[in-house]
Amino acid sequence: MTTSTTNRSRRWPLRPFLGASGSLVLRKVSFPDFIQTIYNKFPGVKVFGMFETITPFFVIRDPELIKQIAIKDFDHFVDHRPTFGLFDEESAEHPNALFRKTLFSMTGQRWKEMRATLSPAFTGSKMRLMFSLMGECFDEMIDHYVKKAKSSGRVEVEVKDMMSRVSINVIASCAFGIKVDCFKDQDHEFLRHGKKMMDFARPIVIARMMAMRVFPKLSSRFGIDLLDPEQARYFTQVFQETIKARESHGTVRNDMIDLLLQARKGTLKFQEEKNDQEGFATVQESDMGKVEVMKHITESEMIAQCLVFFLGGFDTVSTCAMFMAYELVRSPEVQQKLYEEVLETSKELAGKPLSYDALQKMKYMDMVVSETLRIWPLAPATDRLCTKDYTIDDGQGLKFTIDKGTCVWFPAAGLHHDPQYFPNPERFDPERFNDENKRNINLGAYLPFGIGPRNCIGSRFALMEVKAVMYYTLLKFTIVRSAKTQIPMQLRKGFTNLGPEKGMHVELKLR
Ligand code: HEM
Repeated sequence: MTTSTTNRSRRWPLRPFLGASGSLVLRKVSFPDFIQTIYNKFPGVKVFGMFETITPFFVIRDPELIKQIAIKDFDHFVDHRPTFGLFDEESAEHPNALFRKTLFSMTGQRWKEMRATLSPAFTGSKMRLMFSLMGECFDEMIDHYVKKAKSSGRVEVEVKDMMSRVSINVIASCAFGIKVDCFKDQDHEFLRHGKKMMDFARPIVIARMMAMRVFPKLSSRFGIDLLDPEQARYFTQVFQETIKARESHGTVRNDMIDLLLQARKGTLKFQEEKNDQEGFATVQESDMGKVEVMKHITESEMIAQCLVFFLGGFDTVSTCAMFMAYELVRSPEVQQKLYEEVLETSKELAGKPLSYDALQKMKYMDMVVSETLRIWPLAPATDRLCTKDYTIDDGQGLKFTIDKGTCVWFPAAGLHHDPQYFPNPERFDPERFNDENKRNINLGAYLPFGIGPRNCIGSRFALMEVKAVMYYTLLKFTIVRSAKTQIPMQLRKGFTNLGPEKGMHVELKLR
């Protein structure tokens, strides 16, 4: 095995607490650039080791080894590392420790049961029901911008803001059955709290993440969490009121709250579904997520799951749609081809609203979204914590033990830009995902939604929303470069969620 030990020992005395990730912690580089840089430092190597702050970890560069660790030998790598806080007995009862109770932060058996409890809520048939709740939100968005563009035929927008607003409206409706209109109410409290929660670059959040990583036990005893206590209180109150109202009125809306309430009663069952038209990037539920469980979900656990759907449905989806808009501005020929598909679909619908099935049939849309997620993986690296000593063995002479407690990284941003797996990787080329080419993609090297039993539970929801928002936008507008569009886009630096430093400004031109 080759490791970066030499580099590490040279740097170690200079940055005793930062390790190899110093440039990231000091906000000199963006997270994807950092991952690509370390990945490219060791070409031809399958695994290398580094220090991130004071934590040693291994970066797995080889797609086959990634599959081995994340799928076949998952039992040794069930958990995430404690950066965002982990659920444990100490924090279980702490009212502020809300993020720690989300599926993302759960560990071991508790995670397995919660995953199996929740996964039936994310199948294609549940998405189809939920899709009907989204349409109104997209209509409102389009009306808003059509009005603004009326006088000059165009309107300048900051795409992340536009997509965040519609995503909040969608998630409020699909998840909680709450009517929110962030276009009318520009400073809606959902949006305000959501933006604050996702601002990981705030010094207080960085300090909390450091504390959770370096002093995991102590920080859980004090209920230190990714979220501010104020936000934990706000969302707890909103969700408690929604759940109570739903239970007392007995209304059924087929939204996420309904599904969670069914999961709590044990009446939600996983349904095996065969769908050949699912988006290429969709990740499948492993057998672990399909077992029937009768897990008791406490109220605070349920509120925490609502929260993770809120964050997943709001920030990731809007960021993905923003990157897609950016690529469409840079490649007008791709935008034109996609518009033709949108128009054709709209004609076939003959005045009926867009349906889940019509969306699934849009092949070119799927190719463009898949390529956007390749160029811009929203999680530039995903991690796993080794929970039982593990001997890594590639059968070709690479053999060593990863000790319990050590972390591994799957460097999606490095793999997605490696010419070995994606020739001419900086080129935005949706044809990589056409019927003929997509068969050749190594699934261990394409990780937009992660891999294995711990993959993203919301991939169907995310793809459905990104595609739908693009459908509605392109039907009415051409997305064009404005004087304020920054090309190439400069990403925010540091260990923060992905996004442009100065926003993504474009013009929407009425068709
Ligand atoms: C484009 C949008 C999205 C992207 C790119 C994305 C990506 C990811 C990735 C990379 C992971 C980690 C997977 C791993 O470690 O192997 C993850 C986990 C997760 N995502 Fe997403 N996600 C998106 C949208 C969503 C949405 C809409 C939801 C919920 C409605 C969601 C809920 C979750 C949850 C709960 C987990 C933790 C799963 C577990 O630990 O079992 N995500 N996501």
